[in-house]
Formats: sequence, structure tokens, C-alpha cells
Amino acid sequence: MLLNFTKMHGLGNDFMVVDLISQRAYLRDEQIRQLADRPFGIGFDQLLLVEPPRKPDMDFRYRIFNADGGEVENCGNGARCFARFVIDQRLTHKREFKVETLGGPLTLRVDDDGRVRVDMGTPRFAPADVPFVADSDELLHHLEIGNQRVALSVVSMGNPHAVLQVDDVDSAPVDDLGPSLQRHPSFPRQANVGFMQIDSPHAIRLRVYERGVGETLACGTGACAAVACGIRRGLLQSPVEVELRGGRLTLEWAGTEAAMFMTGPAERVFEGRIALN
Ligand SMILES: N[C@H](CCC[C@H](N)C(=O)O)C(=O)O
Repeated sequence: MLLNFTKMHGLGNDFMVVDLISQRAYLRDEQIRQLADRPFGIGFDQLLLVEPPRKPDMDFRYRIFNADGGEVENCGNGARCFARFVIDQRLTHKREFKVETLGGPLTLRVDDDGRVRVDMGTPRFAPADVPFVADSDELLHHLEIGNQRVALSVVSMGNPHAVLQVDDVDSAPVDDLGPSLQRHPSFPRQANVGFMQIDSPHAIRLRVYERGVGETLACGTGACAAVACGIRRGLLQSPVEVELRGGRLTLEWAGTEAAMFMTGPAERVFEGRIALN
């Protein structure tokens, strides 16, 4: 069968977006891995599926699969592209709508300037919510990695995140500590690993080694995770500008039980059609 798709990105975090309202298809894990492969497939960080809602108060179901074929709970850059996509495809006449994800509901709003504002839900720090193996909720946990004692914060944005503070993101040990922490046994569902450089209370630089992908040019939930941990530690104040390798996001969080809001761009690159074997 031929599958229609749209290639999109949020700050260089790139996606294959598939409308499963106007067409029917089922993609196996192995097919997703093949499609994600950059030399031999379409090439993307995540596959985003647009599906009808299963709950009466939702407008859509938003499903996310990493390049390794694993389905995950949330994707912030993908949420902005999802919003742009359903409006451009005329799957909704609304400019603000709610989508269900494995990690919980998100509210998406497309502004007149084309930027998308997402209610990313409430950050959860309790180890059981991340999940992270620890006896108590701490601002900083410590793990032994090889001969290093690593200090990190942990938080769930629906998906699991570790956040490390570094002096200089450009020289941060992303390729070394990223994979080691991503699959550390203290993270039963693995983790996305953020390396945060604090430039001021309202500005950080960030690199993220993503679960199921590796380092990406940007990570929306990673930006939320870094800002949530920084504000909770008293090092940041809302709003925070997050500079990633692919560009900038604006994060707002009033703390504690408040929702985290993320604002940024969403771009379409091309439309395509591919034969599924
Ligand atoms: N790799 C993430 C999913 C995508 C997150 C990222 N692309 C974003 O924009 O939030 C995970 O396994 O939880």
C-alpha cells in the first residue's frame, strides 16, 4: 500500500507525520525503524500518528514512536508540529485543541504568528512518577557512572528525564554520559538526558541525548525538564529562554502543581508517499 506522510521539524528535531484519520495503516516496529533510517529510509527522529480521539473531551489522539520503533509518552517539538499539521490538513477548524497522549492530555494553541503554545502538563518529580529508583524525592540525586559520581535531577514530563548542570554545553560529555545514563538501571524505562548550562535566571543553553534516538538538535520535553528542575532548585525564574542547537524555545512555569507552557515554531518540509512492504 502507499502511505501519505508529511515531513516536519521543530528546531531541527524532525518527524514523519501520518494522518490516520483520512487513511488507514498499521506500522510494525521494524517498519518504523526502516522508515526512520536516514540513508535507507525517509529518516526522522520520531514518527507522529494523528488518530481520532478515544475520549469525548479530546480532539485527537497523538501517538509518538522513537526512531528505534518504541512508542513513548510525549514529544514537545512533535506537539507543535502536530498542531500545525491538523490545521493545515483541515482536520480541525479550531486554533486551540486538546490531544491525548500516553503521558496525559496536552492543550495545543496555534498563534497568529504561526508559533505554537503547548500546555505540557505538570512536571512530576517523585521518583515513582519518573520512574527513577530512589528512596526519596531530592533536588539532586547522585549516581556512580564508572569512576565518576554524577549529580542529576530527575523529572517526568510524561516521559522520563535526567538533567545535569554543566559549565559549558559545547564541551559537555553528551556522547559519553548520555548513553550511560539513558540506559542506567536506575531508570527502569530508560531516560532522556539533558545537559544544561545556566547563563542567567532567564536563559539556558541545552543539549539532549534522547531515549530511542541519541542526541537531537532540539528536545521539547527536555527543555521543559531542564527549566522545571532549574526553577525548582532556585537557579531559574520563569519565563526562561532555552537555546538548543536547532534554535530557541520559550518556557513558562509558575512552579509546584502549575502546568508548564512551551512556545516555539513548527515547520513543514515536504509531502511524500511511500510504499509499505
Ligand atoms: N525521545 C523521547 C521522545 C521525544 C522527545 C523529544 N523529541 C521532544 O521534543 O520532547 C522519549 O523517548 O521520551
